[in-house]
Amino acid sequence: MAMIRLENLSKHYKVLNRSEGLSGALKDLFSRDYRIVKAVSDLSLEVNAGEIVGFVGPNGAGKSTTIKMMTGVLKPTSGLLTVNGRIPTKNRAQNMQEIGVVFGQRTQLWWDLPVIESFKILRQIYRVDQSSYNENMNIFEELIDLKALYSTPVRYLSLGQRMLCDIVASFLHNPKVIFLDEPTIGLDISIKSRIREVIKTLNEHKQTTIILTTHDLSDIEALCKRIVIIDKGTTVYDGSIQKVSSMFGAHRTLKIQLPPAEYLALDQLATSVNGHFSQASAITMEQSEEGWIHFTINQDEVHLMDVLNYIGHHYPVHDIKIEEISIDKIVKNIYEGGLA
Ligand SMILES: Nc1ncnc2c1ncn2[C@@H]1O[C@H](COP(=O)(O)OP(=O)(O)OP(=O)(O)O)[C@@H](O)[C@H]1O
Repeated sequence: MAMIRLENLSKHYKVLNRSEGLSGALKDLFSRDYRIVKAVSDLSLEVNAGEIVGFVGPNGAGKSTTIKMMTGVLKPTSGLLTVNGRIPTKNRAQNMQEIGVVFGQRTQLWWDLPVIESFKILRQIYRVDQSSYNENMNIFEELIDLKALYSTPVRYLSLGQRMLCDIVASFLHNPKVIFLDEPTIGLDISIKSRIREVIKTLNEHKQTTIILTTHDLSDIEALCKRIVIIDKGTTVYDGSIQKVSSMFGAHRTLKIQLPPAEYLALDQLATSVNGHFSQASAITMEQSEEGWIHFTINQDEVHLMDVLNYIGHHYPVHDIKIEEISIDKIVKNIYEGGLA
């Protein structure tokens, strides 16, 4: 049985077209000038029990709206949605008992209380019986040495420690489904891998279905077999992460900042880079704000270091950053037939 089922699910927001100025604000009080924003359009998806699915898309793709519908916070405009066989908005109390939610940017723990007190409160809220509570606390203890953090108020935890506590806390009431939203955002690589390990172990141990939203593709590579990519409210890819990794795993984004005096030389830079490397199609260039230029480089064909050396040799580079390929770029490539 599918744990989560979406069939032609849509969510449209009605947004007032705002007028400018004070008179505009007054006019808006009586205005009926609305437009419809189709945040989610005819989205169909089935997730099986125990699966971890990476749910990604560019900004504004409709991820949060979909998650809000799955958690029962928002009512769909049309279509069918069930989580564990239930319509999330119909019985919200029961639904909340069966799901867990973790937001990388916020905590569900009590800021001023020692960690253990938050766990005790969650135990009361979700009415977890003493033996499951003890059993889970033992598992968590093994995974993250919780005892060392017991008496620390949440606000004194590092971001990584807090995230680990938030994640295990979301498993405390043995939910069937957990929604993880950017669980490794802002964390360094060593704590990221601990967090992934904890998620993986708990998923295997408890067979919890997990929907993972992240902008970090390596989170998905580490945790998911399946990735669902959405854009403009609908699915553009639903399949194996391996395929996505083999297509884009070698791509890197090289970001270069030139000093203001060089901003005008961008066209020249593009021509010069394309002219120098014979495999020019492996490099795409895009101008960003404040003199930053983004190169997406397929390292199977051109080494990033060669591009960097070449640019450094000819232009006064101010600053550089190297990142994985962005989800936006992957979506762009999909539209251009990249994953067909
Ligand atoms: N309450 C709202 N009222 C009107 N429009 C909304 C509302 N919430 C979201 N939208 C619009 O719906 C679309 C989808 O937004 P949503 O937040 O679901 O995307 P997202 O994929 O989660 O984006 P992000 O990664 O930036 O959080 C966007 O165009 C957004 O502006």
